[in-house]
Amino acid sequence: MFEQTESLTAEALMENLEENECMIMSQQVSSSPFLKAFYLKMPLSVSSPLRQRRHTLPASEFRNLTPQDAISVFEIEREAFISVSGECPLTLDEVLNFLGQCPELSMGWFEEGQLVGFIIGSGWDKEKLAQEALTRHVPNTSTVHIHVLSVHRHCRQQGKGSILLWRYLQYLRCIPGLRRTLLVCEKFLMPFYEKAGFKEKGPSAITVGALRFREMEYTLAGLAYARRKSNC
Ligand SMILES: CC(=O)SCCNC(=O)CCNC(=O)[C@H](O)C(C)(C)COP(=O)(O)OP(=O)(O)OC[C@H]1O[C@@H](n2cnc3c(N)ncnc32)[C@H](O)[C@@H]1OP(=O)(O)O
Repeated sequence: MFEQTESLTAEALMENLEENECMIMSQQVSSSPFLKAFYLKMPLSVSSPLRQRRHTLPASEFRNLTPQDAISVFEIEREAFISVSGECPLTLDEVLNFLGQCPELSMGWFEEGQLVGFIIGSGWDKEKLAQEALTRHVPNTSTVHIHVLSVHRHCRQQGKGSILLWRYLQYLRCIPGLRRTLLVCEKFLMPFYEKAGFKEKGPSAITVGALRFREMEYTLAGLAYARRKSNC
């Protein structure tokens, strides 16, 4: 899985990005060794040539991201954050880094092969998030730090962010040893995360430029009943 990763550099990816942004939205779907892809709805099974073509890509698929997805991820992230605040949670190098180190803590939502939303997480080992958590993956810990959740601008306010987050949390519950997830967000996004079951932990020590954040926590453990009821 990672053989190709070594040849990918942020510089090469940026060149591709600038040369042909359309490429971002036409990537192929591949399966991941970590998260078995699952589909919201089956492709149409009607026999017109146009419809037959649709069989080649799943209508809707959730899967772990790979370093090959980094450019699609970064394009969504760049639009979502840089244009708004001038700051991005993860640089392209950091996206590549986390998708190389802990792809099993990421999830992408693809519709007919196009990335419409994603979450990137990594491991963390302290009670609260600290500045170094922004760039560090601590393996084999019980806490997942959600670095970024973002939905393509054309797909926002349709419930996709909430669904993706819910799927991700369900998926994390099925990974043995994980107990909680932490994230930081600006105050105006707290209701979004509270609706998903996160609780506020107070102001975060993390700052990015002039931006200040609240820390939010979601407990994964202690849900044995839910786990028994699910397909974990
Ligand atoms: C850890 C982090 O990554 S924090 C940063 C989160 N990501 C971003 O800010 C990137 C840009 N924004 C996005 O990608 C999306 O708007 C997301 C991920 C925040 C939400 O995804 P969506 O698919 O738009 O959300 P969804 O349709 O499921 O839910 C909408 C709810 O989100 C909340 N919400 C979404 N964007 C905003 C916003 N800019 N300001 C305030 N509330 C917002 C509202 O509570 C809204 O609730 P409502 O329907 O009652 O109005």
